Amino acid sequence: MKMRNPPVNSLSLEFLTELLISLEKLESDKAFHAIILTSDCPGIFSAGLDLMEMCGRDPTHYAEYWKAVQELWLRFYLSHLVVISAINGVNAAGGCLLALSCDYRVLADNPKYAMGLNETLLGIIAPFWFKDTLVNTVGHRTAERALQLGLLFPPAEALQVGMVDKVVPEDQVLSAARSELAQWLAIPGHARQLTKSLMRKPTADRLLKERDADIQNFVRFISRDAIQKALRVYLEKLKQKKT
Ligand SMILES: CCCCCCCC/C=C\C=C\CC(=O)SCCNC(=O)CCNC(=O)[C@H](O)C(C)(C)COP(=O)(O)OP(=O)(O)OC[C@H]1O[C@@H](n2cnc3c(N)ncnc32)[C@H](O)[C@@H]1OP(=O)(O)O
Repeated sequence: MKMRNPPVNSLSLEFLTELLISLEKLESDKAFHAIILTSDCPGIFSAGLDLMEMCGRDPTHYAEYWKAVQELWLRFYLSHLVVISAINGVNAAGGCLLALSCDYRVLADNPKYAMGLNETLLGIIAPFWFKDTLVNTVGHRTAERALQLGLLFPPAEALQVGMVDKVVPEDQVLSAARSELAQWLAIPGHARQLTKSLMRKPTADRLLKERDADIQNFVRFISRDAIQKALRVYLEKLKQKKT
Protein backbone atom coordinates (compact mmCIF):
# COMPACT_ATOMS: atom_id res chain seq x y z
CA MET A 1 0.00 0.00 0.00
CA LYS A 2 1.72 3.16 -1.19
CA MET A 3 0.42 6.35 0.40
CA ARG A 4 0.12 9.17 -2.09
CA ASN A 5 -1.39 12.46 -0.90
CA PRO A 6 1.12 15.09 -2.02
CA PRO A 7 2.93 17.08 -0.95
CA VAL A 8 3.34 15.51 2.52
CA ASN A 9 0.86 12.60 2.89
CA SER A 10 -1.06 14.53 5.52
CA LEU A 11 -3.98 12.47 6.77
CA SER A 12 -6.93 14.52 5.53
CA LEU A 13 -10.46 13.19 6.00
CA GLU A 14 -10.57 12.17 2.34
CA PHE A 15 -7.20 10.42 2.51
CA LEU A 16 -8.05 8.64 5.79
CA THR A 17 -11.25 7.39 4.15
CA GLU A 18 -9.31 6.16 1.10
CA LEU A 19 -6.83 4.32 3.32
CA LEU A 20 -9.65 2.77 5.30
CA ILE A 21 -11.49 1.57 2.19
CA SER A 22 -8.25 0.13 0.74
CA LEU A 23 -7.50 -1.70 3.98
CA GLU A 24 -11.05 -3.09 4.21
CA LYS A 25 -10.84 -4.35 0.60
CA LEU A 26 -7.55 -6.15 1.26
CA GLU A 27 -8.84 -7.62 4.52
CA SER A 28 -11.98 -9.01 2.92
CA ASP A 29 -10.06 -10.68 0.08
CA LYS A 30 -8.87 -14.10 1.25
CA ALA A 31 -6.04 -14.03 -1.31
CA PHE A 32 -4.24 -11.35 0.75
CA HIS A 33 -2.26 -12.17 3.87
CA ALA A 34 -0.06 -9.12 4.37
CA ILE A 35 0.47 -5.45 3.63
CA ILE A 36 3.62 -3.42 3.30
CA LEU A 37 2.75 0.19 4.07
CA THR A 38 5.02 2.74 2.44
CA SER A 39 4.96 6.18 0.85
CA ASP A 40 4.95 7.42 -2.70
CA CYS A 41 5.91 10.98 -1.63
CA PRO A 42 9.70 11.38 -1.90
CA GLY A 43 11.35 11.87 1.49
CA ILE A 44 8.09 11.91 3.42
CA PHE A 45 6.27 8.96 4.94
CA SER A 46 3.56 11.15 6.48
CA ALA A 47 3.26 14.62 8.04
CA GLY A 48 0.57 13.21 10.33
CA LEU A 49 -2.95 14.42 10.80
CA ASP A 50 -3.98 17.18 8.44
CA LEU A 51 -3.81 20.44 10.37
CA MET A 52 -6.31 22.02 7.97
CA GLU A 53 -8.92 19.53 9.23
CA MET A 54 -8.38 20.72 12.79
CA CYS A 55 -8.16 24.45 12.21
CA GLY A 56 -11.02 26.92 11.65
CA ARG A 57 -13.69 24.25 11.15
CA ASP A 58 -16.92 23.62 13.07
CA PRO A 59 -17.53 21.05 15.86
CA THR A 60 -19.47 18.73 13.54
CA HIS A 61 -16.47 18.57 11.22
CA TYR A 62 -14.04 17.99 14.09
CA ALA A 63 -16.22 15.11 15.34
CA GLU A 64 -16.44 13.53 11.89
CA TYR A 65 -12.70 13.87 11.41
CA TRP A 66 -11.80 12.39 14.79
CA LYS A 67 -14.17 9.44 14.26
CA ALA A 68 -12.30 8.67 11.01
CA VAL A 69 -8.91 8.91 12.79
CA GLN A 70 -10.14 6.48 15.47
CA GLU A 71 -11.55 4.13 12.83
CA LEU A 72 -8.31 3.97 10.85
CA TRP A 73 -6.21 3.34 13.96
CA LEU A 74 -8.53 0.56 15.20
CA ARG A 75 -8.55 -1.07 11.78
CA PHE A 76 -4.77 -0.98 11.36
CA TYR A 77 -4.00 -1.88 14.97
CA LEU A 78 -6.30 -4.92 14.98
CA SER A 79 -5.87 -6.00 11.36
CA HIS A 80 -5.71 -9.79 10.96
CA LEU A 81 -3.23 -9.22 8.11
CA VAL A 82 0.50 -8.96 8.76
CA VAL A 83 1.24 -5.25 8.40
CA ILE A 84 4.82 -4.09 7.94
CA SER A 85 5.80 -0.48 7.42
CA ALA A 86 8.63 0.43 5.09
CA ILE A 87 9.26 3.95 6.33
CA ASN A 88 10.91 5.90 3.55
CA GLY A 89 10.68 9.44 4.86
CA VAL A 90 10.03 11.76 7.78
CA ASN A 91 7.12 10.53 9.85
CA ALA A 92 5.37 12.79 12.36
CA ALA A 93 2.60 12.32 14.93
CA GLY A 94 -0.46 10.69 13.29
CA GLY A 95 1.81 9.19 10.60
CA CYS A 96 4.03 7.74 13.29
CA LEU A 97 0.93 6.30 14.97
CA LEU A 98 0.13 4.44 11.74
CA ALA A 99 3.64 2.97 11.66
CA LEU A 100 3.49 2.06 15.37
CA SER A 101 0.27 0.16 14.65
CA CYS A 102 2.08 -2.15 12.23
CA ASP A 103 3.58 -5.49 13.27
CA TYR A 104 7.11 -4.54 12.24
CA ARG A 105 8.87 -1.35 11.15
CA VAL A 106 11.78 -0.91 8.74
CA LEU A 107 13.20 2.62 8.52
CA ALA A 108 15.42 4.02 5.76
CA ASP A 109 18.77 5.19 7.06
CA ASN A 110 18.65 8.90 6.33
CA PRO A 111 19.21 11.40 9.17
CA LYS A 112 16.36 13.53 7.81
CA TYR A 113 13.85 10.70 8.33
CA ALA A 114 13.00 11.37 11.95
CA MET A 115 9.89 9.89 13.47
CA GLY A 116 7.91 10.36 16.65
CA LEU A 117 4.81 11.71 18.36
CA ASN A 118 5.66 15.42 18.35
CA GLU A 119 2.23 16.75 19.38
CA THR A 120 3.55 18.85 22.28
CA LEU A 121 5.67 20.89 19.83
CA LEU A 122 2.38 22.06 18.33
CA GLY A 123 0.93 22.88 21.75
CA ILE A 124 -1.42 19.90 21.62
CA ILE A 125 -1.35 16.53 23.37
CA ALA A 126 -1.26 12.98 22.13
CA PRO A 127 -4.56 11.23 23.03
CA PHE A 128 -4.39 8.27 25.40
CA TRP A 129 -4.54 5.69 22.61
CA PHE A 130 -1.61 7.31 20.77
CA LYS A 131 0.24 7.22 24.10
CA ASP A 132 -0.73 3.59 24.79
CA THR A 133 0.45 2.52 21.32
CA LEU A 134 3.82 4.17 21.94
CA VAL A 135 4.14 2.72 25.46
CA ASN A 136 3.40 -0.76 24.05
CA THR A 137 6.25 -0.27 21.59
CA VAL A 138 9.04 1.46 23.51
CA GLY A 139 8.08 1.12 27.19
CA HIS A 140 6.82 3.63 29.73
CA ARG A 141 9.95 5.65 30.51
CA THR A 142 11.02 6.19 26.90
CA ALA A 143 7.44 7.03 25.92
CA GLU A 144 7.05 9.52 28.76
CA ARG A 145 10.19 11.41 27.78
CA ALA A 146 9.42 11.22 24.04
CA LEU A 147 5.85 12.46 24.50
CA GLN A 148 6.62 15.31 26.88
CA LEU A 149 9.48 16.59 24.73
CA GLY A 150 7.72 15.84 21.42
CA LEU A 151 10.83 13.99 20.27
CA LEU A 152 11.35 13.07 16.62
CA PHE A 153 13.97 10.31 16.60
CA PRO A 154 16.48 10.03 13.74
CA PRO A 155 17.03 6.43 12.52
CA ALA A 156 19.86 5.34 14.85
CA GLU A 157 17.96 6.59 17.93
CA ALA A 158 14.63 5.23 16.70
CA LEU A 159 16.29 1.82 16.48
CA GLN A 160 17.98 2.18 19.83
CA VAL A 161 14.72 2.98 21.70
CA GLY A 162 12.80 0.27 19.82
CA MET A 163 10.54 2.62 17.87
CA VAL A 164 11.61 0.74 14.73
CA ASP A 165 12.85 -2.82 14.35
CA LYS A 166 15.40 -2.36 11.58
CA VAL A 167 17.29 0.46 9.89
CA VAL A 168 18.57 -0.22 6.38
CA PRO A 169 20.08 1.78 3.50
CA GLU A 170 17.41 3.79 1.75
CA ASP A 171 17.38 1.68 -1.43
CA GLN A 172 16.80 -1.50 0.60
CA VAL A 173 13.80 -0.46 2.67
CA LEU A 174 11.22 -2.34 0.58
CA SER A 175 13.32 -5.45 0.04
CA ALA A 176 14.06 -5.62 3.79
CA ALA A 177 10.33 -5.36 4.53
CA ARG A 178 9.63 -8.17 2.04
CA SER A 179 12.32 -10.41 3.57
CA GLU A 180 10.91 -9.86 7.05
CA LEU A 181 7.44 -10.68 5.81
CA ALA A 182 8.49 -14.21 4.91
CA GLN A 183 9.12 -15.00 8.59
CA TRP A 184 5.69 -13.72 9.66
CA LEU A 185 3.90 -15.56 6.88
CA ALA A 186 5.58 -18.85 7.81
CA ILE A 187 3.62 -18.94 11.10
CA PRO A 188 0.19 -20.65 11.02
CA GLY A 189 -2.19 -17.75 10.34
CA HIS A 190 -4.81 -18.50 13.02
CA ALA A 191 -2.17 -18.80 15.77
CA ARG A 192 -0.45 -15.57 14.78
CA GLN A 193 -3.75 -13.67 14.45
CA LEU A 194 -5.08 -14.85 17.82
CA THR A 195 -1.78 -13.96 19.48
CA LYS A 196 -1.87 -10.48 17.91
CA SER A 197 -5.39 -10.00 19.19
CA LEU A 198 -4.40 -11.23 22.67
CA MET A 199 -1.60 -8.67 22.79
CA ARG A 200 -3.53 -5.72 21.33
CA LYS A 201 -7.19 -6.11 22.33
CA PRO A 202 -6.88 -4.57 25.81
CA THR A 203 -5.38 -1.39 24.30
CA ALA A 204 -7.99 -1.19 21.55
CA ASP A 205 -10.82 -2.00 23.97
CA ARG A 206 -9.98 1.06 26.03
CA LEU A 207 -10.83 3.28 23.08
CA LEU A 208 -13.77 1.12 21.94
CA LYS A 209 -15.38 1.56 25.37
CA GLU A 210 -14.83 5.33 25.36
CA ARG A 211 -15.17 6.26 21.70
CA ASP A 212 -17.90 8.87 22.02
CA ALA A 213 -16.31 10.46 25.08
CA ASP A 214 -12.99 10.56 23.24
CA ILE A 215 -14.63 12.36 20.30
CA GLN A 216 -16.26 14.86 22.64
CA ASN A 217 -12.95 15.48 24.43
CA PHE A 218 -11.21 16.05 21.13
CA VAL A 219 -13.89 18.46 19.88
CA ARG A 220 -13.80 20.44 23.15
CA PHE A 221 -10.00 20.52 23.17
CA ILE A 222 -9.45 21.44 19.53
CA SER A 223 -12.18 24.12 19.59
CA ARG A 224 -10.45 26.09 22.35
CA ASP A 225 -9.27 29.52 21.20
CA ALA A 226 -5.78 28.92 22.61
CA ILE A 227 -5.42 25.60 20.72
CA GLN A 228 -6.70 27.09 17.48
CA LYS A 229 -4.21 29.92 17.86
CA ALA A 230 -1.34 27.47 18.54
CA LEU A 231 -2.22 25.46 15.41
CA ARG A 232 -2.40 28.61 13.25
CA VAL A 233 1.00 29.74 14.55
CA TYR A 234 2.49 26.29 13.79
CA LEU A 235 1.03 26.28 10.26
CA GLU A 236 2.35 29.79 9.70
CA LYS A 237 5.84 28.68 10.79
CA LEU A 238 5.70 25.80 8.29
CA LYS A 239 4.83 28.24 5.52
CA GLN A 240 7.46 30.81 6.56
CA LYS A 241 10.17 28.15 6.36
CA LYS A 242 9.99 28.58 2.59
CA THR A 243 10.60 32.36 2.54
C1 LIG B 1 -8.34 16.55 27.25
C2 LIG B 1 -7.60 15.75 26.26
C3 LIG B 1 -8.31 15.57 24.98
C4 LIG B 1 -7.46 14.91 23.94
C5 LIG B 1 -7.18 15.84 22.83
C6 LIG B 1 -6.30 15.24 21.80
C7 LIG B 1 -5.88 16.29 20.84
C8 LIG B 1 -5.03 15.69 19.77
C9 LIG B 1 -5.09 16.53 18.61
C10 LIG B 1 -4.41 16.34 17.50
C11 LIG B 1 -3.41 15.35 17.24
C12 LIG B 1 -2.68 15.53 16.13
C13 LIG B 1 -1.63 14.62 15.70
C14 LIG B 1 -0.95 15.10 14.43
O1 LIG B 1 -0.66 14.29 13.61
S1 LIG B 1 -0.62 16.76 14.26
C15 LIG B 1 0.41 16.92 12.85
C16 LIG B 1 1.85 16.89 13.26
N1 LIG B 1 2.69 17.00 12.10
C17 LIG B 1 3.79 17.73 12.06
O2 LIG B 1 4.20 18.36 13.00
C18 LIG B 1 4.54 17.77 10.73
C19 LIG B 1 4.42 19.12 10.13
N2 LIG B 1 5.08 19.17 8.84
C20 LIG B 1 6.44 19.26 8.72
O3 LIG B 1 7.18 19.26 9.66
C21 LIG B 1 6.96 19.36 7.30
O4 LIG B 1 5.90 19.74 6.47
C22 LIG B 1 7.57 18.05 6.80
C23 LIG B 1 6.62 16.87 6.94
C24 LIG B 1 8.90 17.77 7.52
C25 LIG B 1 7.88 18.23 5.28
O5 LIG B 1 8.70 19.36 5.10
P1 LIG B 1 8.84 19.99 3.62
O6 LIG B 1 9.11 18.93 2.64
O7 LIG B 1 9.81 21.12 3.75
O8 LIG B 1 7.38 20.52 3.26
P2 LIG B 1 6.64 21.82 3.84
O9 LIG B 1 6.86 21.96 5.29
O10 LIG B 1 6.98 22.99 2.98
O11 LIG B 1 5.11 21.40 3.63
C26 LIG B 1 4.50 21.41 2.34
C27 LIG B 1 3.09 21.90 2.51
O12 LIG B 1 2.37 20.98 3.34
C28 LIG B 1 1.82 21.67 4.45
N3 LIG B 1 1.80 20.75 5.61
C29 LIG B 1 2.84 20.16 6.19
N4 LIG B 1 2.43 19.36 7.19
C30 LIG B 1 1.09 19.46 7.24
C31 LIG B 1 0.08 18.86 8.06
N5 LIG B 1 0.35 17.99 9.04
N6 LIG B 1 -1.19 19.18 7.82
C32 LIG B 1 -1.52 20.06 6.83
N7 LIG B 1 -0.61 20.65 6.01
C33 LIG B 1 0.68 20.35 6.23
C34 LIG B 1 2.74 22.87 4.67
O13 LIG B 1 2.10 23.86 5.40
C35 LIG B 1 3.03 23.26 3.23
O14 LIG B 1 1.88 23.95 2.75
P3 LIG B 1 2.03 25.13 1.67
O15 LIG B 1 2.63 24.48 0.46
O16 LIG B 1 0.63 25.60 1.47
O17 LIG B 1 2.92 26.16 2.28
